[in-house]
Amino acid sequence: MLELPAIDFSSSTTIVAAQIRKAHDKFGFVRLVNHGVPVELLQRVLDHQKEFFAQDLDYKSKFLADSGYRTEGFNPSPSNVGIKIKREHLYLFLRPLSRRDPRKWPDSHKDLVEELGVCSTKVYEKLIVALSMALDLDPLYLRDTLCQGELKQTFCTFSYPNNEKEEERDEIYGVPEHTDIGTLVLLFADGVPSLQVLLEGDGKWHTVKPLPGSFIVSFGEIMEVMSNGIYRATTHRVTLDKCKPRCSCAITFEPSEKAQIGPASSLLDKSRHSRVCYRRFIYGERYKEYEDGKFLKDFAKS
Ligand SMILES: O=C(O)CCC(=O)C(=O)O
Ligand SMILES: [Fe+2]
Repeated sequence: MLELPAIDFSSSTTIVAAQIRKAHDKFGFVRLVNHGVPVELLQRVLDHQKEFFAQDLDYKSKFLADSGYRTEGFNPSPSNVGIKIKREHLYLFLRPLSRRDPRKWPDSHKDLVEELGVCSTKVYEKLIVALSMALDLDPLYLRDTLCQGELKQTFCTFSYPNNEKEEERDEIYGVPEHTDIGTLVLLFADGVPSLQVLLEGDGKWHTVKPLPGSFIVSFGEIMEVMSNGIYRATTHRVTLDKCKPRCSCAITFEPSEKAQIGPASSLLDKSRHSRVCYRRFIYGERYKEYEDGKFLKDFAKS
């Protein structure tokens, strides 16, 4: 199993930046430990999700999401898609508050998810500065370019069943292969090993070793573009464990719809590719196309 490089997030931002510089290239994902969000809060959030998903479908359907892509609320296992997917998920908009539909929030989630939202924003704020510093950019460059005064944050929790059938292992997924779209995702989960990353080095899928209480950082496509390919949006998927169901939570941070996305000009001769890999675009344009399944390389490669 793949042991992700762990970043001690209690260190100063400069030291965190140095750790990121060393670690991000290895597997794409990095792990944050000592991140300042109480581990007991993460555990409470996971326990709440398990209780929510264990309720009957009638109850969960009170919070049913409207049809469409990434709509707020409860989503039963999707049907009518090419790849078979088995999971339920609950998707809640944290920021800006104006996006939130309180009718889609189970009562038990209101205070707890709000608390998680506030604590995880502190992690984001330190991380986005460290990520700029690790690229030798102005420490506020990524934060200010992406945010435009409007931080978008969501909470998404997944409940995956187990699947005993060996013959279905390559047919049914919890989440099929994808890269994340936004700026970054903080993931936390119980101890069931089902998250896999595709490594560029050997072209194979590797299961990430779980470490409950830590966050996995998945860089979204937007970080790949802003860094001109230095940070990678890692291809990943979730399989179904043979014996155990799994519960995970993803806190996503996205740029403003208006944000101008493009490689930072000072990186153009420092990056892995030493040339501009991506054209400039407005985030809102990309969002629409991601929804339709268009790959970043077809959308924005220059
Ligand atoms: O459940 C997980 O560990 C990952 C979920 C995921 O890939 C996502 O939310 O984009
Ligand atoms: Fe993902």
